Amino acid sequence: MNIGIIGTGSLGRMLIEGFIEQKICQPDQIYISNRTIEKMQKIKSIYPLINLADNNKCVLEKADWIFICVKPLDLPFVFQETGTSFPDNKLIISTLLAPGLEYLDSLIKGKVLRIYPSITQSTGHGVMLVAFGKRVIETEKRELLDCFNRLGKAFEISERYFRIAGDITSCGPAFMAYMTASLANTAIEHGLDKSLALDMAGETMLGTALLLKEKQLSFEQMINQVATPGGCTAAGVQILARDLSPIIADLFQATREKEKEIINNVTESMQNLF
Ligand SMILES: NC(=O)C1=CN([C@@H]2O[C@H](COP(=O)(O)OP(=O)(O)OC[C@H]3O[C@@H](n4cnc5c(N)ncnc54)[C@H](OP(=O)(O)O)[C@@H]3O)[C@@H](O)[C@H]2O)C=CC1
Ligand SMILES: O=C(O)[C@@H]1CCC=N1
Repeated sequence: MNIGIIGTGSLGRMLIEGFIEQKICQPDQIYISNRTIEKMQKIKSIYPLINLADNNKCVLEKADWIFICVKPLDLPFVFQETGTSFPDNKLIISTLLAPGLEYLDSLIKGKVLRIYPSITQSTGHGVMLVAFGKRVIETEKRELLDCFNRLGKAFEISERYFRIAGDITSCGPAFMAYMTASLANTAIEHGLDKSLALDMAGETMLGTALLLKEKQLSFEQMINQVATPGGCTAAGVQILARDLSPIIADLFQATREKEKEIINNVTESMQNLF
């Protein structure tokens, strides 16, 4: 089976690394294309056997599973080039937050699904949300889910929940990194050396994740084990309990509004082209 990646930005690159590092396929089974050629050449310098396609159409011809990893407003240009009619043995896999499956299923003659991956999955950990279009059959679903589960955990859910779940899983790594960096930055303001603070923050984030995973601690157990009764962690947690909720509520609202804006813009630009 050959894998195609259209768009080798952050996410396309993560998928390439994940497929190769988790031994889902060999580099010579992957065909990639990107608007800016230099970006693909960098990937080829790491994986010399990977295939650089001359254009997106070549990826469609060579690959069986084709992951589209461009930004939503670039999608119309991809379909303008490749057309929207694909043979039944190809699976078109959109990583985009818009358009939705109903639109894709009506536009594309062929099999389509949506995934919402996480940048962390090149490590074999992280969450991929999955929703299948109506023409994907059961054996294909199983094969896809088996593959995605080797890149962390795949959750087949209604795409209606992609936004709120995605705030934890796909946007989450950025949000968690921001919050951890904020701890480090404040420590720097209080006089700790910058590289020490950042190193400490990263190591602590990794240790926290491993403890949750390997010892199966719940978040609550983790907090309770750290927060010695009457100690300083408990004092800090009280501040978070008092002040964090409205900030997180604003964050969910902001991602939802941005998603709506992107959906409207992409729908309009698709309608202008098709
Ligand atoms: N980053 C993430 O963690 C996640 C991203 N996604 C989704 O994945 C998609 C990609 O996101 P991300 O990787 O962050 O974005 P990037 O901007 O990093 O990557 C997009 C890539 O698409 C390329 N591209 C644009 N137009 C074309 C075209 N016509 N043909 C071929 N390649 C093209 C761009 O090329 P160029 O080098 O010229 O800019 C760029 O490398 C988005 O739709 C996003 O919503 C979903 C979940 C998580
Ligand atoms: O920021 C974005 O829009 C994409 C989707 C989730 C992560 N990156």
